[in-house]
Amino acid sequence: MKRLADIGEDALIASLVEELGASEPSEGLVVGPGDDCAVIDVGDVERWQLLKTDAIVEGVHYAAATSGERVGWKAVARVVSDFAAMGGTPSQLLVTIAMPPNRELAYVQSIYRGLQRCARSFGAGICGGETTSVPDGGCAMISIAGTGWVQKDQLVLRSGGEAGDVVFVTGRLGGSIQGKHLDFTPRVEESAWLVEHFKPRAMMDLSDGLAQDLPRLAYASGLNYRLDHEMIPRTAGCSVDAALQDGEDFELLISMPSNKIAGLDSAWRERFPDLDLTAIGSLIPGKCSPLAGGWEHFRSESSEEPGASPRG
Ligand SMILES: Nc1ncnc2c1ncn2[C@@H]1O[C@H](COP(=O)(O)OP(=O)(O)O)[C@@H](O)[C@H]1O
Ligand SMILES: Cc1ncc(C[n+]2csc(CCOP(=O)(O)OP(=O)(O)O)c2C)c(N)n1
Ligand SMILES: [Mg+2]
Repeated sequence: MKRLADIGEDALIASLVEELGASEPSEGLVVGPGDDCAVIDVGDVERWQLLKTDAIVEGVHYAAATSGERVGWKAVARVVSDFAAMGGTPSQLLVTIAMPPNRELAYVQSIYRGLQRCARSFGAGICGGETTSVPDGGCAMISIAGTGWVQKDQLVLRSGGEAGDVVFVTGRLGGSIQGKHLDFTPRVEESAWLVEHFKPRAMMDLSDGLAQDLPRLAYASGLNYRLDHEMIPRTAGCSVDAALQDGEDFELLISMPSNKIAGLDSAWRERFPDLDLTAIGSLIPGKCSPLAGGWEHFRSESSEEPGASPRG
């Protein structure tokens, strides 16, 4: 009998989403599973609504000894990063916490301080949630569901890339486990500036490592990619492999038409002097090739080739 570790996360989601595909499309659905957020037409003339849900689990996404404030920040920042990846901003958030009964009250309260600090920083509000338990000895879990907005003419999907586009990445990659995975700043301002001034064709945030996420963007766009490994901007002390595979960079991966990037470099440096924007390759015609490594929930070392079916 097949288990999740045999097929990995991508194949699991693909099989679940295939089942969904058989049902009637719901009213107002513009973009369903496969992108950083779902996109909904709620009748607003200028904007689409964005929907996202995302969970973090003790022992998987953060060590049990991590301060509650940092855990809370991370839980909200991950969702905010997904809104930014669509060219949008967060609005209302719902918080689900599942805690073992022996957890200290003060710890859970400190998670809430972190949640709120991050939500406020990005103009989002916490409008409710759900509180439940896991058995004593079980792992805590925090899940954030949220709504956001994007101007219709500023929506950027993973699937919009075209052959010849130049692929850029913000910031530096690798080594997030040293602390950045808890304290990162979602690239909301950068995304807003890009969609206003340079209109990316495709965009996503990097959570599972460039090795997983670049093939996903290319695959969603029906293309292959060329990657210049030497150009990948690395966190100090990180190897190219670490930059490709560590994951949780929460930077933006962007494809831009090559004839629209004149002036991007200097305008970016003027607007964001402390953050790199680096061209690392391009989108090219052809069948998307997987890259080895990166993060996949469930996948065991012994299972089939990593990244063999980039989901889109
Ligand atoms: N259990 C699920 N049922 C339906 N869709 C899912 C499920 N899990 C993930 N997805 C969809 O698959 C895509 C990839 O998920 P995920 O890797 O969590 O996205 P991200 O890296 O942007 O957080 C998303 O569009 C998400 O909505
Ligand atoms: C204790 C601990 N172990 C390992 C990691 C590294 N890690 C955990 S999940 C993950 C990938 C991103 O998580 P995922 O749930 O796949 O994010 P999504 O793609 O859904 O945004 C990484 C690199 C960590 N942050 N903490
Ligand atoms: Mg996920």
